[in-house]
Amino acid sequence: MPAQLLDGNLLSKKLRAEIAARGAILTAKGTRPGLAVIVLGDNPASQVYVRNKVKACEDVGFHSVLERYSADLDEEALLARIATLNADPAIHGILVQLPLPEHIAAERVLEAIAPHKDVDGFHVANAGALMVGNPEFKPCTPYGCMKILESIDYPIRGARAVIVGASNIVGKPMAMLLLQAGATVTICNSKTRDLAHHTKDADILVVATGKARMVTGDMIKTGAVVIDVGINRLPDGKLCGDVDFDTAKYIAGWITPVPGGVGPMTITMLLMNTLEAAEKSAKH
Ligand SMILES: Nc1nc(=O)c2c([nH]1)NC[C@@H]1CN(c3ccc(C(=O)N[C@@H](CCC(=O)O)C(=O)O)cc3)C=[N+]21
Repeated sequence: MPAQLLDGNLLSKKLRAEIAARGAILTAKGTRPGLAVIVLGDNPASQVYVRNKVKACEDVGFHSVLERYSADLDEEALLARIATLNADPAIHGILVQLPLPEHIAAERVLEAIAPHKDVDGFHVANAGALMVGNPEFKPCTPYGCMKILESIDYPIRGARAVIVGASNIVGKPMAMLLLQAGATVTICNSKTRDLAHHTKDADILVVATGKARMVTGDMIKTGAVVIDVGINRLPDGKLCGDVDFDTAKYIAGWITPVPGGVGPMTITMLLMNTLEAAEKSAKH
């Protein structure tokens, strides 16, 4: 396999050790970083993810609270919980697990989180600040992808970066971070004509479409860095990415696996954002 594997578990381990050390210093000074995670309903995937987030907090010594509510919790009750957490000095980060049930206006909920506790980086104030270049928090998945590129000292300045997927939580913020790092950025979406023409031009290819194995080896430039954000569950229960790893690995120069690539980095950057939120609060 010519491509070098970009191991998100290994990089997470290193970063989480640094996060734990910085967290311990802060805790000793009287501010233990704290994250609140809210989840509605009993979607099994959401339950697994939120438990992983809380477990990750425990592993680095952070305080965490997991609040689980029934899927029919009304929006006003959820907003009231967020208001309480906004005012809670033991909580530095608030995460409301997405997707939310249909009867709840997700954007209203995300806008209710105090921007200085918005460790997901989903609040419009943080999205706007990211575009201007100084967000309070970078969204965790794109931030993790940048850390992956940093881990191999990839020369982003002047590189051609192509992002497949234009979501508010991955594609768009990913484009902003790469642009700020000096890449020439193309964002493709589900209507893009001749997708392969774009992807084959990419030195850095980030795929976040939610379509299992849609980017195949023949769509990749030889030697490219391929970052696969997708997490799809196959009928046999196994996970796979949005990139067809088995054909891509012979063409790419570097590639992230699924699982064990971007997923753990997303959680690591959530811890980083929570740490930074706590560090900022301790300065006031
Ligand atoms: N407000 C909010 N913030 C989020 O950050 C958020 C969210 N809602 N809703 C759902 C998605 C999904 N997400 C994942 C994070 C880590 C893994 C992860 O660690 N994956 C492991 C595998 C886990 C498994 O085995 O299922 C891996 O890729 O190696 C997966 C998915 C965060 N999300």
